[in-house]
Amino acid sequence: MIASSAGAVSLRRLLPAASFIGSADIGVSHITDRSTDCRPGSVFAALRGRTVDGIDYLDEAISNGACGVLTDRPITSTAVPQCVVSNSRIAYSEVCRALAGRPDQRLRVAGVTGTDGKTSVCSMIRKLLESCGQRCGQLGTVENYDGVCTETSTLTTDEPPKFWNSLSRMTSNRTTMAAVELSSQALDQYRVAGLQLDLAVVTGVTRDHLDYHGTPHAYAAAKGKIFGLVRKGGRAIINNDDPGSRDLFAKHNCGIDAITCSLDGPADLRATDLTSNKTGVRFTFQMADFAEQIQTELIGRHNVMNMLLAAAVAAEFGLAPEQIAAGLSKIKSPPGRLERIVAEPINVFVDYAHTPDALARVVDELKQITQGRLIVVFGAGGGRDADKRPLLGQAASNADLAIVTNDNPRNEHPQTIIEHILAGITSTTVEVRPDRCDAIRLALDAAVPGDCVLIAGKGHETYQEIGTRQISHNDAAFVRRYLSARHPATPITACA
Ligand SMILES: CC(=O)N[C@H]1[C@@H](OP(=O)(O)OP(=O)(O)OC[C@H]2O[C@@H](n3ccc(=O)[nH]c3=O)[C@H](O)[C@@H]2O)O[C@H](CO)[C@@H](O)[C@@H]1O[C@H](C)C(=O)N[C@@H](C)C(=O)N[C@H](CCC(=O)O)C(=O)O
Ligand SMILES: Nc1ncnc2c1ncn2[C@@H]1O[C@H](COP(=O)(O)OP(=O)(O)OP(=O)(O)O)[C@@H](O)[C@H]1O
Repeated sequence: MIASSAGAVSLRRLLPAASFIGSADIGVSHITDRSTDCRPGSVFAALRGRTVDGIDYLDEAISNGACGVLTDRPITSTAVPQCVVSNSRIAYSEVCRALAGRPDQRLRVAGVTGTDGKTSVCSMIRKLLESCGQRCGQLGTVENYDGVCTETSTLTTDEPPKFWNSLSRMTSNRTTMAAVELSSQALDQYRVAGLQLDLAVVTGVTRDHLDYHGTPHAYAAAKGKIFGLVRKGGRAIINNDDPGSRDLFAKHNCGIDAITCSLDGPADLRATDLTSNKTGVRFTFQMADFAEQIQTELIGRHNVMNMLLAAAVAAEFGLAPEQIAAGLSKIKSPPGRLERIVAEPINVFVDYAHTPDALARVVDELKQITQGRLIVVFGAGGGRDADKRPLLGQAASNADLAIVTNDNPRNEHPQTIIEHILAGITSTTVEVRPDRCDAIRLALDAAVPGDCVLIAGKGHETYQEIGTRQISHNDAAFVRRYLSARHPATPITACA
């Protein structure tokens, strides 16, 4: 729900194309799409859902006090005033934006979309800006930061009331910049309609969420909507090494210019002479005439690309290349993104790779810097895109030992998910341990000095969804607990 502190907003003025039934105008000071959240004076936004239709809850909304309805078709069975629009989701976000005082007009906003890398890039943008004393809000999967307070997130991109309230709090906290993750579902559902972006960043477009979008084409079309949010004079920032990103920009760019980033070829921002080793990556950061060598503790070429994308945003937001280079070398991984839990004598990483492309990349990167064997522990979520499960199995096949386990089985039978994954494993030695703690124990016990253990899929998450229950579990915390209890005399010490 969202309530205005600045008085009622006229829907007739805000939505000039709308038609009205039962009243010449509706004044809104509080709007919600949840019938249960309505209170005296609320306007109820009746949204068509995938499971139910909001209109079916109008009576409940009215009995809770709703005195107007925002709808995409006239409703014959009600006496409350109606505001009829062509797309109630777009109108709902625009009303929430107005009630929040159009905070995007007082912020420089970078929106980040892509199959993988949204959280990493937003976190890097914030860290780069903070390294120069700037305050930057951040909204996304792991946390929402309004410039002063951090709260744990529930969605990657919140629904309109919460999204617009968060931006509004940033402006109240004198934050002038924001990095926001935009999921394909949110773009498809117009959760941020009306948002004016200065920069639209695309990290990469591969495969995910086909359970929701149905086809790769529909998935890409949803992501492509990000360019339609860019304000006049704004730009796109593109991972030029990724065919999916280039294609997305070519098809949906809405006439805006792009800043390109590349590790492999010509681009506006480049990382050249890249070498990976056990402690991180070294590369030369190039931007126009500026070039400087960077040593980062982050692992993987994908993280170097994430840094370039974040650097491009920081440059557009006013940082000098020298400031960006200094900030880049200090960046640490966000929680659960190739986070190193143990460094010696085995390496243990926790990573959020849960798409086939991300898992294949991470396995490949770690393989290159591991002297001994690479052991990977992973599973796949239930109730989501089942077709990606064998692809995850295939992605892990480059490891020396794959331990297949539960991720979030949700309401599916865990064994069925495991069978789907196993069908894709083409080589490597495989073990199955449905219990995630058992699987991690097996990996840590099997590892000898020089080996690397990758625990993939859950990253920062603090619970597993098994059936309808949420069971407390965090991969990194479990590794630390197990190693400290296992052999008190062992030289294996978890990183702080
Ligand atoms: C699959 C999906 O995205 N669903 C979103 C969608 O729900 P829906 O279409 O099924 O809505 P519905 O439940 O049928 O209800 C329709 C309308 O009736 C209303 N209603 C319903 C019941 C009732 O008693 N009273 C009532 O008023 C609902 O509030 C809603 O407005 O529209 C709803 C209203 O906007 C969203 O809350 C809901 O997101 C839910 C919370 C969700 O879990 N979404 C996930 C999948 C998601 O968006 N994830 C992405 C990406 C994550 C990633 O990158 O991995 C994210 O951005 O987090
Ligand atoms: N640029 C990238 N290209 C490919 N894979 C990446 C990239 N950046 C990160 N990854 C992989 O994807 C995983 C998730 O990263 P991150 O959380 O930044 O992505 P995300 O898009 O925010 O994911 P989600 O939307 O599911 O929260 C990482 O742990 C890593 O394995």
